Amino acid sequence: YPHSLRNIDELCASIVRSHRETSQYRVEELHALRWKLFNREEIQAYQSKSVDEMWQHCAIRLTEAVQYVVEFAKHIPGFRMLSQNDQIALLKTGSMEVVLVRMSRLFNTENNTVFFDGKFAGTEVFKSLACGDLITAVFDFAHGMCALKLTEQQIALFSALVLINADRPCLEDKGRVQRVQRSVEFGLTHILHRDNQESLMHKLYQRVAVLRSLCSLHMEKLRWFSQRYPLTAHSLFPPLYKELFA
Ligand SMILES: COc1ccc2c(n1)CCN(C(C)=O)[C@H]2C(=O)Nc1ccc(OCc2ccccc2OC)cc1
Repeated sequence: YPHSLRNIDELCASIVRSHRETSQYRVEELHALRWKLFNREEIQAYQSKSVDEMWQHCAIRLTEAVQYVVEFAKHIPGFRMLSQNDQIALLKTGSMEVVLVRMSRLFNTENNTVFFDGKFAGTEVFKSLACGDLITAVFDFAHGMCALKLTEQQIALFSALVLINADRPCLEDKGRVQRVQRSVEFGLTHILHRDNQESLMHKLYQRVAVLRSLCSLHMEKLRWFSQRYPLTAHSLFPPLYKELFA
């Protein structure tokens, strides 16, 4: 339990503040955009990209989202007390999971579209990725998250819990990560109790299981892509994307 925080309210407040300060887009901003869709020509342009062009295009955009998650992690009380290697290990496996949790805030369930390149895109926009099952899984997960109608505070604590996971592979000091994880779990339980929504806890843990399989699908597709297009994957992807996912 990080000694620097006097109580659980302070822990929650600092995680919520960090989430707010590292959310690239405010929910209100995107709400205004949620019916700004791509027209036929724009969709045609994405669909006529080659597989490697579209993968590179998406990797560059997703890396923007990942950078904000790295900033978020750094402000989670106790994260910076962990060793550099453990911080990297947690980000390596957790950052895409947090991006996907946050992506649900930029998802419009009424028209099944997600924020992409300044507008809201349906699954057909990503056709040239040749990863229909990954995209379907990403959209289904976003639907599932939206169905829980989480508040920004609940998303902040849930994101921190997804990231601070002592069961991640190759941690140097599992015990220390466990202590930070326990304080974040305590924080999430605390705000769910305060919001009178304890029933959400087991639903959130079910979402974590779906998130795990979705991220391993992403890694599987990325491995397939890297073998088929080694040049793009090794020299044209953003360094952070390669560092964390390849
Ligand atoms: C925090 O939440 C968000 C959500 C969305 C965005 C952002 N932040 C900021 C950056 N951003 C911009 C600039 O468009 C948005 C974005 O990247 N959108 C987007 C990118 C790729 C998509 O599917 C392809 C795909 C999905 C999963 C894994 C691999 C994939 O392809 C290889 C779908 C949507």
